[in-house]
Amino acid sequence: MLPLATRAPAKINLSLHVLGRRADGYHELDSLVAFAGTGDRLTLRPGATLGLQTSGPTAVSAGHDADNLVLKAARLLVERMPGVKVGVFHLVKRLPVAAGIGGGSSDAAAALRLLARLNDLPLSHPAIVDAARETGADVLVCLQARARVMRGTGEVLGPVLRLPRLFAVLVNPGVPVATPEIFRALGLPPGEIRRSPTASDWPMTSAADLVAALRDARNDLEPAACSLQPLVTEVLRRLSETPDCRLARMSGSGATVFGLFDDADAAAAAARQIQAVRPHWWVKPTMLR
Ligand SMILES: C[C@@](CO)(OP(=O)(O)O)[C@H](O)COP(=O)(O)OP(=O)(O)OC[C@H]1O[C@@H](n2ccc(N)nc2=O)[C@H](O)[C@@H]1O
Ligand SMILES: Nc1ncnc2c1ncn2[C@@H]1O[C@H](COP(=O)(O)OP(=O)(O)O)[C@@H](O)[C@H]1O
Repeated sequence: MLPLATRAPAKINLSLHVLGRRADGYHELDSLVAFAGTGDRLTLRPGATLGLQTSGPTAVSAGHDADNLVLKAARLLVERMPGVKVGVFHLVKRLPVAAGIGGGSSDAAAALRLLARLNDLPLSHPAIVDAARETGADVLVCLQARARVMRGTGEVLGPVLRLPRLFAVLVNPGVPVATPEIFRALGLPPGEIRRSPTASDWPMTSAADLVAALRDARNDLEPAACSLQPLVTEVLRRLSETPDCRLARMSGSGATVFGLFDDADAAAAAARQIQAVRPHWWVKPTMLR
């Protein structure tokens, strides 16, 4: 049987508002999430046992295969559905790791998509949804990998949104950022929700309208990331100084920053400009959807 294949796109938090901290210590979020044209690739060769092989430029930074989120998600599904058909996954890892673009979450979601396909299960099947939730906060939104508003700690998803075409450049300076440290640095007391959710009617009429609305939004994790990892400040500055950059903002808990541009040429030129001065950074012109 031929292997099944899917892409695991980078997740981008176009906005990320922290509303407060729940009594269990987790932070309550309100985020407009989109997905990039760039990402990892996952295949599944059906077989009697569950396994994983990895390759690609960032496979080693992702850690031991046994701890990979692909296997964690698959095992959580098998626990819920003991007879489920499995096989050996092959992950081609290209996205930077611990980078605020949910690479591991997207890989885990991709694994669940392939297992759902192999077993003729809808993505809305309770066992798939539960396995996604338990694997990590961002896995549920990565299951369909379509733009939407995400709330709570990722368990509340708005309807799929049709984004206008957004031309972006993603830049990661090659330093991992630990998500728990960034949340801790906010210093919010548990059990206190201070802000209300943002209106969920983002303008989707044109890229210009959406970018204008995004400029009034924030990533509340950006100041903490900039002080813990000063390279984030440099990436934000370098991107915002490129010609025609309409918005530069960090994604997730960092350190990846995205820049938004009017067209593919402006994005490609900005990417070339940054790569020329910082050849070791990960710089990707891409589309968001
Ligand atoms: C911040 C976001 C925004 O999309 O993206 P990334 O930076 O990871 O890409 C996510 O909410 C991250 O989700 P994910 O990376 O799955 O987080 P998890 O592994 O579940 O959580 C790691 C740790 O971060 C803290 N955490 C995470 C999410 C949240 N809403 N509040 C938290 O306080 C907790 O200390 C938790 O133990
Ligand atoms: N498939 C995977 N890809 C990336 N990281 C993984 C994967 N599986 C497990 N991990 C672990 O998950 C952690 C978070 O990685 P990642 O999803 O890349 O972070 P972020 O959401 O900040 O981009 C890393 O410390 C890494 O060791």
